[in-house]
Amino acid sequence: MSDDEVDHELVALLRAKFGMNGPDPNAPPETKVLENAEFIYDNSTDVALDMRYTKLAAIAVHEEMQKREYSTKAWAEHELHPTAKDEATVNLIFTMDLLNFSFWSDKEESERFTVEYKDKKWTGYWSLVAALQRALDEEIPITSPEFWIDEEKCTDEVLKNVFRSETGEEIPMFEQRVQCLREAGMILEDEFDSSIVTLIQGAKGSAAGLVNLLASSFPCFNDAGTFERKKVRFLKRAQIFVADVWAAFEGESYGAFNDIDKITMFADYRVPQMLHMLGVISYSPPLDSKLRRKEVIDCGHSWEMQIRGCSIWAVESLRREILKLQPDAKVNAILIDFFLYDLAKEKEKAGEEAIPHHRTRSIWY
Ligand SMILES: Nc1nc2c(c(CN[C@H]3C=C[C@H](O)[C@@H]3O)cn2[C@@H]2O[C@H](COP(=O)(O)O)[C@@H](O)[C@H]2O)c(=O)[nH]1
Repeated sequence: MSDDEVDHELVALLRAKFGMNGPDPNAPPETKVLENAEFIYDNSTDVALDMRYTKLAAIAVHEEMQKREYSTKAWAEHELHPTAKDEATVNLIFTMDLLNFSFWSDKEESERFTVEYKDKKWTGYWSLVAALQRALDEEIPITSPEFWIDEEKCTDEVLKNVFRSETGEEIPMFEQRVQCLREAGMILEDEFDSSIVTLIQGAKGSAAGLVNLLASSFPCFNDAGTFERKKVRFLKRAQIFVADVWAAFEGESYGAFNDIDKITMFADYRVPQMLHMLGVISYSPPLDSKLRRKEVIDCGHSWEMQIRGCSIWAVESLRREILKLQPDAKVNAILIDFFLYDLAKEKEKAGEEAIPHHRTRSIWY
């Protein structure tokens, strides 16, 4: 028996006898987001899942995704998303997902923060992408980590101009966005040679590993809360960064991950609205009326935890129902989520009535 086997034998004995369950260094990385979401779902009293509507929604969503041949290709088909599969696209996606939060406004549509680009007016998430693309067209290196920490070149005034609005309302949380850029620029310089590609390579092809690396290296990606005295992780912008890279590169090159299906739905404020519209999730009377009164729900409030956690679990339930319909369906939480976000925007544009999304102001989503 070689020395190596004796060690394993001994370790197995100690583990069995003393319940030693120290982290197994060879275990694949896990984010714990889905596990935490199930815990929230199991203990939620103000948000519920309706399995009948979930089964009906699975049929409708699956059918529509098949009809549209919805795949990672849809990502680059959006007119503002980059199509080149190169490092510049990686840097743009990182910058986007560093700042991909809190665009909601209670101003009239004509008065809310709006970016004009390519002769169109963009609001919400698209206002961010438009502002970044416009800056690049104006020769401002807004996707370069070295630029973010260059006090001379990247002044607050330069950034104010990057995010200039066509209306009287400026981009929500401008100061926090500047802080995210500066902090990420310093961390990237200190730990990743100011290179986002180096950061991605640090995860060695694991999507969950990259999510955990972002959450542990950058405080502004460490999106977590407490529910029933238990720490719960959502990691929404860390996960959507991995998903955007995976989709933009169609699972190749920088977007090649061996565990991409470990990524969950991104707990934002738009997709829960779509899940409610489909009847998949429903709210208790006090929470329902709070939403319809468009009142702010504080960051970290139990209602916010329940909406975010149950939405993640709802998309997982949808995914499982779709696989029951078609076991070989090429579908994961990312594609279902992307589809539901796009569908929500289509329905919003068509003026279809929906329950107001929840109003929590934070840098997490
Ligand atoms: N769960 C989820 N949340 C998403 C997106 C996206 C955009 N993803 C693009 C990439 C691929 C897809 O096909 C989309 O074209 C933005 N958001 C979040 O929504 C909020 C903005 O909402 P509104 O103000 O209405 O634009 C804000 O929290 C933002 O972080 C998504 O896909 N999933």
